Amino acid sequence: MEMEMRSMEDTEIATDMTPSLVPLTFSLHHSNLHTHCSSCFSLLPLSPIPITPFLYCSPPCSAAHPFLLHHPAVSHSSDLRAALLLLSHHRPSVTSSRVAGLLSNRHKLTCHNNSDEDEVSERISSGVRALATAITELRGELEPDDAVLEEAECALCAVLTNAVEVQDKEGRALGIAVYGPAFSWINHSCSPNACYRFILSPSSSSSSQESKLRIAPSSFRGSPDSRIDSGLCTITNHFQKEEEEQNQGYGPRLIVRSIKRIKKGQEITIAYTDLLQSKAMRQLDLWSKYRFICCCMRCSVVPFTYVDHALQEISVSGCDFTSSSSSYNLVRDTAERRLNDSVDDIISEYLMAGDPEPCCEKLEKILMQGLCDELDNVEETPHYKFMLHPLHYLSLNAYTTLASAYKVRASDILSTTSTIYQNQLEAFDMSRTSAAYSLLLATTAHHLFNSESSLIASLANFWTGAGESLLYLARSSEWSKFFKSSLVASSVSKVKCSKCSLMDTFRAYICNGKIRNDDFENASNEFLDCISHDSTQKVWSFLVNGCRFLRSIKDPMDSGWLVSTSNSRATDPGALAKKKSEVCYLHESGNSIQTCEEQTCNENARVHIFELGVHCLAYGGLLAAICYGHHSHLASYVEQILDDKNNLIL
Ligand SMILES: C[S@@+](CC[C@H](N)C(=O)[O-])C[C@H]1O[C@@H](n2cnc3c(N)ncnc32)[C@H](O)[C@@H]1O
Repeated sequence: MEMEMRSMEDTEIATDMTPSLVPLTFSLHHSNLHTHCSSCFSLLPLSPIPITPFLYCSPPCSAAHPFLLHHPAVSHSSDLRAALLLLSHHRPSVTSSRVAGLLSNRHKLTCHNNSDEDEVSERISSGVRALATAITELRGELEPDDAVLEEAECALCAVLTNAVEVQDKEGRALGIAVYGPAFSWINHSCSPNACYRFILSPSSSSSSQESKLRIAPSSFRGSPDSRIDSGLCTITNHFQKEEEEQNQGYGPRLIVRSIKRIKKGQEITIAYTDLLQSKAMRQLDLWSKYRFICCCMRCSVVPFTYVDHALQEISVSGCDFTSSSSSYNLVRDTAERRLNDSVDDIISEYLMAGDPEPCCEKLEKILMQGLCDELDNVEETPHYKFMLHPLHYLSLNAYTTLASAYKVRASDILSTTSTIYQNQLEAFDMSRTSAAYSLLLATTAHHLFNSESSLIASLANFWTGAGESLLYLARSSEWSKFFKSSLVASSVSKVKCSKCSLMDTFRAYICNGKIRNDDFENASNEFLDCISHDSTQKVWSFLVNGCRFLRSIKDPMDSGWLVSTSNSRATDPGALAKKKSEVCYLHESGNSIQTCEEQTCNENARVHIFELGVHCLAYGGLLAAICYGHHSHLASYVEQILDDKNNLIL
């Protein structure tokens, strides 16, 4: 029997669907054991409480956490430590497919048909052996017998199937946690209607403002298509009572929240994978971790949704394919693989070696020129050229990496030779290129969000990031040196816009915690209108001045350059191939915009960058409050920046 969760009532967007839930088991990643509390995952105070080998932030946390169960055989892995802790409360029945109500999925996870699956199942068997050794020794027995091995396998597979990665406020992975059925019975969708957030603090008491449980289980047999129960389970009351009792413990807590309007009885779904990947990548990820093929609406629709088409669109030029050409799919698949490997290699090399300059050069080269003549394993290959669409998921990854790499380059230059004029100028250029990439990421992702609203959580981060980079740039002390800026604080310290009510909507929401779908839509439309027709055009040519790739984009808010070649549902590969052979996306020389004379882009550019930054930040904050709550870290962080006059004085 498969379980799923449904809404018990009609629910608006941005509603907490559960109170804060306490995990059944959890464990920090090894690298965080010395910096974070092993019980609640909060950052450790200066004098933590040590109970070898773990550290705790407070006496209640050290008392609550039964980590006396530790064993060296499981010390290297958070999954194994979490499985050991799970076993201390719940002895699985080897005849059941569930542990503490949670699906173990062990038959699927340990079955293997190819080398990738071999690798997963080999990792599980070596984990099971280590876990069984720990269990046996902790119980004072000599050798793990078959029953212990089975117990270990059930527990480890239940952890792998149900664990979520716990992240801190900045999105860094801290460890893993497994929650009870109220969360773990929620299935995946690539167009989910809910998301979740964590609360990391030592307190175990729930606040009086917490939501009630608005979701209840429902069951079906076999595939989701063969539902036997269209209503909510009769076990609802019992389930609610059990959940309430269970939520008295410790550990990083979690709250589920709606990101769409949800009707009573509708299934609640969350994302188990990154929604900004192509369908093939999502399917691969879900299969390798959970062994299921996603059949959600977004994955099932034929032809692909606009978003899925755009996320994987590449152009193949220099050849004359016809719709019946069998070579087309082969060339396209190979090109996709090559582009994927190239971008992955460049980003991995940057992350390992930490040198941002070659990373910027190589990524921009791929974005501008694509890959040429690299299909050496395809026979009769003339001069092919493969270009990523600007909405391709690899392009989005490249913008993210480039925004960060240019920022690092700016701070590297300033940290070594900050007094030399030429270097200051160079650092300033890097900061504006970084801001331009952040803005590009937000506008391109927004284009996709218009067709797929579940991308809202990514969008919250992208707009906030763009706002931060633009404000950082506007506040840079280099302006006065290079552009003889004489701005006074009063000219820019007003964050309120006379043309849109975004700021009012954001502040009202932060204050009373209530927003209706219509208010959100109005705020979005006004924000886009305001920045499309005004700020972005005024600053873009200035921001992109130092970067050849960015200069080829006329206006990042103009969806004309973004629209995927499959504007409609006409995705016949042959027709598309023909069309594609003529498409070179945006990087034609005729597309280049007039570059901006730096001397003329002085004070006005600075004010416009400031105003655009404030808009992006407020919009990112609004989206964050919708996804994570009006008191969430990201929403409060944005509020703090907008409230702090010091941040707003240039
Ligand atoms: C965390 S559990 C979700 C609850 C689960 N349905 C149950 O019965 O307990 C994760 C497992 O649910 C199943 N699952 C989740 N989302 C699914 C989906 N969209 N399609 C098919 N199976 C899914 C997979 O077996 C996956 O390993």
